[in-house]
Amino acid sequence: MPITITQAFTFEAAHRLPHVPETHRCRRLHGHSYRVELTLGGEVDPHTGFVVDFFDVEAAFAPVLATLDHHLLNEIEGLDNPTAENIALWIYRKVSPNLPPLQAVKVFETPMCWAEYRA
Ligand SMILES: Nc1nc2c(c(=O)[nH]1)N=C([C@H](O)[C@H](O)COP(=O)(O)OP(=O)(O)OP(=O)(O)O)CN2
Ligand SMILES: [Zn+2]
Repeated sequence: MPITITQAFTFEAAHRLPHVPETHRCRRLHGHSYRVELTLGGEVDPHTGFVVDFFDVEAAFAPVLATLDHHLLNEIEGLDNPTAENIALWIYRKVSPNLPPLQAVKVFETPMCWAEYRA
């Protein structure tokens, strides 16, 4: 029976949104405490009881997290317009080759606002 697992991570970063109107406050440089949720799906291994070991998810995401944490997101290749939507898609593209059961990436800018990319 297929089941999903989700692991959450946080990072701090600055950004500005270059394509919003000049009067929009998010055009100015500001920061967020981002939360990322990675959801993976698959069959439960009958021996381990895991879909994927959370430690393996952590290891696969670590280099991507290091690229984001305490950086200006606009300076990262592919993130010149770092909306929550674009960050979610960017993370999926970076992580999924090393973590094929990845099904969805959620990026929270605040506890109340997030974007989700589902493969
Ligand atoms: N669809 C999207 N809309 C907006 C995005 C986005 O990524 N996708 N991003 C922003 C800005 O990044 C903005 O900084 C949002 O954060 P913030 O102003 O901090 O959020 P709140 O308005 O909820 O915070 P309060 O200060 O508590 O009101 C805007 N839109
Ligand atoms: Zn913002």
